[in-house]
Amino acid sequence: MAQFSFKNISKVYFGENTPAVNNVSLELEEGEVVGVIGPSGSGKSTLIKLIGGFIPSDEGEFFYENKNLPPVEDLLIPGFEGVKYLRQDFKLDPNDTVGRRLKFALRHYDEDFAEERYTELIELTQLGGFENKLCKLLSGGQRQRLALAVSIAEFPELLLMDEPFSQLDRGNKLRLINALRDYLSENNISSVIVTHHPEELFGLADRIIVLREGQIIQEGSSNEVYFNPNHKITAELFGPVNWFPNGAEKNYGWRWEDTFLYSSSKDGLKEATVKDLSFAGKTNLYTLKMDESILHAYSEKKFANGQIVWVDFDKSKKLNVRI
Ligand SMILES: Nc1ncnc2c1ncn2[C@@H]1O[C@H](COP(=O)(O)OP(=O)(O)OP(=O)(O)O)[C@@H](O)[C@H]1O
Repeated sequence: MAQFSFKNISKVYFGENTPAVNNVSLELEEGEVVGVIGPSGSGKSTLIKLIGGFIPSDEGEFFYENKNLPPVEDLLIPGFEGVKYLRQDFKLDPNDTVGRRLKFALRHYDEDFAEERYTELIELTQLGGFENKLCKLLSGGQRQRLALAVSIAEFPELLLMDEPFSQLDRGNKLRLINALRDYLSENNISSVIVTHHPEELFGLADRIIVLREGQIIQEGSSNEVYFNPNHKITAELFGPVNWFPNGAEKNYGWRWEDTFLYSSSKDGLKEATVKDLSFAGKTNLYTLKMDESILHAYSEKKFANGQIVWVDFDKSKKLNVRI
């Protein structure tokens, strides 16, 4: 039995003609983490607000363990009690300290348990050393980590996160994602996370749903949506692709990282000319002209501008999509 299920939800904002969310259904098993990704304006934030009961839907039904949840308008405080919503502009009292705010979130527990949780959460969100700092003096990333600690302090039944790591540097983000994944799974907390960054979903989500113009266009594991995107839009959400036409409504192609360059000719490979190169860390990013197409590829090899190279693609990673 699904823990939460949302059936045929739609939302048209006041004064708008097109729905921000259009007939979306979603089920969440207990402890499942679902990632929502999609182009800007595709309805991700609206969907998470509808799920959390923070805005009313025009249509749709909401179930918790098969029991119908009342419409948002009927609740004094919007939202279901066990739902925590972590959003980018999470409200923190500027004159509270980190420690006080977190202890306040733990006030319902007995002293020993609250202390244990406090230490655990400070460690998880790497806020040790900042406990006495005022919220107004925290950096964006520190605020975001405190907001996360507060959101999970009381073991929510459903944790909704909208771009929860947007202020964190990559190293901190990846460490936090790993720790959070273990935490959610150990405590069987269901979660929906909205983000523009696939690496955040790959690290956390059991299932990814792809939204476009308010509708789900694909749903699957990280592996499925990354390797078998059904639409050009889905493919490009996970990184750039070298595309080739395949009839009027289709493209085939390979991701930039599945495109390889050689300095000498090999059987069956096509020639291309290096048009530009830029530093990309471990590799260089090359821009190439092959026939009439412009391609891109990463390579650790050094090629010069104007040099002729030979291009190969990882055949097993070929993408076939609708456009
Ligand atoms: N309060 C509102 N009133 C009217 N239209 C809105 C409102 N909030 C969002 N929209 C519109 O609804 C659509 C979906 O917006 P939403 O914020 O859910 O998208 P998103 O996928 O989260 O976008 P982004 O990735 O840019 O944050 C957009 O066209 C947006 O302009």
